[in-house]
Amino acid sequence: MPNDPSIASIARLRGEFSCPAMEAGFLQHQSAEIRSQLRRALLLCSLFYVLFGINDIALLGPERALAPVLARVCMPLLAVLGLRHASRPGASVRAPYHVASAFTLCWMASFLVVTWCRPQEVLLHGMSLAIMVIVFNIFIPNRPLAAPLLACGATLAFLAIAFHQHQETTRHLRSMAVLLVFANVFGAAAANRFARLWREQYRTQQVLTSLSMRDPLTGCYNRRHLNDALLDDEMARARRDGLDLSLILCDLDGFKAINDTHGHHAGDLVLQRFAALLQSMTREGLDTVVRYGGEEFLVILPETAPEDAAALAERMRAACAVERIAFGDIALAASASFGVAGANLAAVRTLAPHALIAAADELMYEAKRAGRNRVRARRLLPPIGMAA
Ligand SMILES: Nc1nc2c(ncn2[C@@H]2O[C@H](COP(=O)(O)OP(=O)(O)OP(=O)(O)O)[C@@H](O)[C@H]2O)c(=O)[nH]1
Repeated sequence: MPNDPSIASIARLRGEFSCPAMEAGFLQHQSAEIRSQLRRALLLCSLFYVLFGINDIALLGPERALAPVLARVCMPLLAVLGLRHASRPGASVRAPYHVASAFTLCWMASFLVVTWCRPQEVLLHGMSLAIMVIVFNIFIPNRPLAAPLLACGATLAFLAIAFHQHQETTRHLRSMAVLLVFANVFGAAAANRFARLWREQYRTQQVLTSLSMRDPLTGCYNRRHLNDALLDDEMARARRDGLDLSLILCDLDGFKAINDTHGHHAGDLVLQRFAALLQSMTREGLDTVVRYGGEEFLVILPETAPEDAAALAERMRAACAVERIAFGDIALAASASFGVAGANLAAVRTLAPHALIAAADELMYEAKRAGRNRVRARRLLPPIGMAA
């Protein structure tokens, strides 16, 4: 998913996010809702459709009604099988859409059998199809482009049968065709609008979530998000999988002097560049950079031994020390002090998140006291007598 959801565009014709990761995130987020919509739609449609079998028997008699009634009865069975397929464990997020398409196709095939067996009511069938086209487009959840295409295909097949059997005057058939074209166009436009509105609503929700989790100046995660879940989740994962986890706590040196000498804009720029440097030196999708305080940042490094984290902190320190930031016609320079603490969470099972941060904080102040622009690191070990 993109870091900034507000820039995720929705393809006008397709009615889906242009970015595949954003679309996958949307489907994942809505999967329970899509499955429940599908359940409601398939069961309701197939039950209504079976009820119309009474008409087949009344008009054709029990013997000749066998084919259409059988075609109708298949639909609830297919619905149940499809719903089981879409909700099996491990089913893909697109499974409900595949089921919706398969159901629509079978429904249409079954409807064409009924139409073929009762040619004298072609106008009534045309009206039914107009309603079905709207149902395909709006009521059965499907990919925004798949539903109109299926509806269109069904309409063409139906019109081919109607004109082939020619039980009505050409004028009536033409009017019916116009009605069906209208139903298709209206249904497709409504489906597209609904798909885009649904995605716009999701995008707004993602923007708000991102705003509540990130610091607006640097784009790093904020402390609220850290407290809410971030570190607890990572530590729980490391403990479960018996992995190392390390933290780097770093603080710009003499930052107050930059503000006092060059103003807050210069200070803000230094903060942004330092955050960008930390982010560029960490692994995307695995490590996390949090703005912990004013000019203090916390880097969470899952699956990383403290020794490796210390080496990374040293590279960060060196990169920061040589960087020059252009501010008007002056070049700003800054350095930072780093505290690194880490542990194997399987060995130090009782280690709490705040204790790991406190250890990194203590080491960072040790680096400050030792003269700044340096790294201090330590591996936390289990208390004596509790070693694994
Ligand atoms: N420009 C800017 N300054 C900030 C921001 N947040 C905090 N500060 C400033 O950061 C400064 C931190 O000062 P100190 O805590 O004395 O730290 P320092 O000057 O870096 O000193 P040492 O950490 O001991 O090296 C304060 O002047 C804050 O006003 C911010 O978002 N933008």
